Amino acid sequence: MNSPKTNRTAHVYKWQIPIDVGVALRAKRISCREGLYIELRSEDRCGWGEISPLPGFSAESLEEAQDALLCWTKLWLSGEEELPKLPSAAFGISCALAELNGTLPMKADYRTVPLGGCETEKLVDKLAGAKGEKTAKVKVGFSGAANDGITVDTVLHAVSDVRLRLDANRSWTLSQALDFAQNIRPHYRERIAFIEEPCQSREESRIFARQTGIAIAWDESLRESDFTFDSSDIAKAVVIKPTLTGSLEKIKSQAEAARRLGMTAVISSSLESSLGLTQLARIAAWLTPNTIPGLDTLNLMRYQQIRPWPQSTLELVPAESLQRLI
Ligand SMILES: O=C(O)CCC(=O)C1=CC=C[C@@H](O)[C@@H]1C(=O)O
Ligand SMILES: [Mg+2]
Repeated sequence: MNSPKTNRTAHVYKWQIPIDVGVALRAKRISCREGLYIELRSEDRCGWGEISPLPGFSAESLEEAQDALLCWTKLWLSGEEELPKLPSAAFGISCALAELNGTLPMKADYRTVPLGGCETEKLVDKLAGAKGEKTAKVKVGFSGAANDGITVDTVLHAVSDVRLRLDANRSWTLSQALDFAQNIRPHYRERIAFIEEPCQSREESRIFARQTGIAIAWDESLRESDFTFDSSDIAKAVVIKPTLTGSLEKIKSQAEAARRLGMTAVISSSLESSLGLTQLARIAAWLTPNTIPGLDTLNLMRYQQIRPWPQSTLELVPAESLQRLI
């Protein structure tokens, strides 16, 4: 059901949250996460969305997203609906519209895959003590490919029921990626659920997967204009980052394309605030119900905003404390 074109009101908020990105971001060291919220009201219904382009990953700047958002808001107030093109704006606005129209289900998947760096002792301690399904995401590509391979092998050996998602963010040449694999005993490799983007090019990553038997996943590739879902692709998974992708409709069509090909689709954070993260947990429960999403980024932030993540002890800042642009 679409909201009526009359009796519409809208607010736009601008915010900043201090953040310690740790290993989560590679080249871009930001100390403050910035973004916008849109709040739409029509009759007695309300919808919120987060628009927070991620520096170093989003093509658009916050200023560009803000211009697009303010322009769209004016049009919506006069009865228009068409979404802007910029991915972060299209995503946040489509979430707000979906909440307003009751089409974003409330059920959420608040499980997360703990995210960390490639440090053997820390990882083994954390995983050995974990209860239930033991999956962790480890960023590799910081300390030499062979070293990373040794660490991954040690963790897989020490914690016999762990499954790892790895992420190299295209930091290796094919030869470095093969050095990494060389240090992981072949019978442990099947417990690597996937490694995201091991090599600088997709073709090299495919060769890596064929030669090593290690599953690969597309993350950055998914957002490149020449990417297509292809049944002959060796990749086992795709990582969908909604803030970098666009509207809910586009996210849904990517998740469906992956499912049709038997690929795992993982909904993943672009370091959104708690408001955006809780919506991603709902999107994951809705579109990728059998896969734990990659949303372990809230604790990088100093506080939460507007909506809390269950069990988080971080302070919650209400909407009234934020800067309102309109
Ligand atoms: O996917 C996850 O489990 C958590 C989010 C995450 O790993 C990332 C978020 C944003 C930027 C990145 O460096 C990184 C990634 O590349 O996937
Ligand atoms: Mg990635």
